[in-house]
Amino acid sequence: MLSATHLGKKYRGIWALEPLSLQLNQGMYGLLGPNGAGKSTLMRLLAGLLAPSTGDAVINGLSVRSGSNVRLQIGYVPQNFQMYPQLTAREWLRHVAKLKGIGTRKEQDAEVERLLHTVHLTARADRPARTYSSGMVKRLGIAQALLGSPVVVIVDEPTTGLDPEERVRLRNVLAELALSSVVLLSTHVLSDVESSCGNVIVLGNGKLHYKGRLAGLAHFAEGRLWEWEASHHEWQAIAQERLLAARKTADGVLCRVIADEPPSPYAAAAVPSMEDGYLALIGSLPDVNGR
Ligand SMILES: Nc1ncnc2c1ncn2[C@@H]1O[C@H](COP(=O)(O)OP(=O)(O)OP(=O)(O)O)[C@@H](O)[C@H]1O
Repeated sequence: MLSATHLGKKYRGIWALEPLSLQLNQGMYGLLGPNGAGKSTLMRLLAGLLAPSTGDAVINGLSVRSGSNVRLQIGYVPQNFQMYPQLTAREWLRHVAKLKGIGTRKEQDAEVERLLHTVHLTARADRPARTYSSGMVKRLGIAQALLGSPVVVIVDEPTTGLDPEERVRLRNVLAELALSSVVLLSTHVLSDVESSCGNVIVLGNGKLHYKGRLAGLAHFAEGRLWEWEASHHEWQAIAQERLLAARKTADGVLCRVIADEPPSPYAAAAVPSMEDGYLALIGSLPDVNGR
C-alpha cells in the first residue's frame, strides 16, 4: 500500500533522515527510536507534509505529494494535536469533513457519526473540547485523521500522557483500524508496540537500523544479556552505565545487564525480550551530539 524509495531529508547539508526504502502493507507498524532519531521527519515525509530532499513515497502507485486525491488517502495525527477549545467534537469533525470535501452534507454527517462511535466519543460529542481529557482529545485527533477513510494512518506518539485505561482504549481503536489500513505509530512506550504491532521500524541518528518482525528485535541482545545476583557494592559499580534492571533480593541485587562479555563470574546468559533487543540496538549507536 505505502512504499518509500530512497526517501530522505537534509537540512542545511545534514541528513535529518538518511535515504531509506520501506514497504508497508495493511497492519500496525511501530516506529521506534530515541529523541532526534528522525521519526517525525519520516512520518511527515510519508504523509506528504514535508518535501523530501531525495526519493519519494507512494500510495498505491501515486506520489504522496501529487495532490489532494492522494492526500485524502492519508490520515496524520501530529504529536500535539490541537483544536479550538470552544468547539464540540461533532462541530469540529463536521468542519474538517467539509474542508476535506467529503461527499454531500448528509454523507459528511453520517461519516462524522460513524467516527464519533469508532473513537467512543458519541456520549460527549456535544460538549466543548475544553472539557475533554487529554485521552479524549487524542481520540478526537484520530477521528479527524480518519475522515475520508484513508488507507494509511500515521500517528505520532498517541499514548503519551494517557492513563492506562485510555492507553488501552486508544490502542484498541488503532488495532481495529489496522485490520484494513496501514497504521504507523511512533512511540517511546515499548509496551504499546509489544502489545499491538507485528512489525517495527527502528531509527537512530537519522538512519534506519531495523525493519521487520517485532520478535526479531530480541536478536540484538542474544548472547549479550546477563543476569546474576550481585552484592550491593558490585551493583553500585555497574548501576551508572550498563544496568537494564535491578531488583532487591534478601542477599543482594538481582541485576540484568547487556554486555559483550559476562560482567561477573556469576553472570548467566538470559533469554532476551524485544525490549532488551531494542535497548541493546539503541545502546550500540554512537552518541551523536546535537541530536
Ligand atoms: N526544520 C528543521 N531544521 C533543522 N533540523 C531539523 C528540522 N527538523 C528536524 N531537524 C533535525 O532532524 C533530526 C531528526 O528530528 P526528528 O524531529 O525527526 O526526530 P524524532 O525522532 O521525531 O525526535 P523526538 O522523538 O524528539 O520527537 C534532529 O536532529 C532534528 O534536530
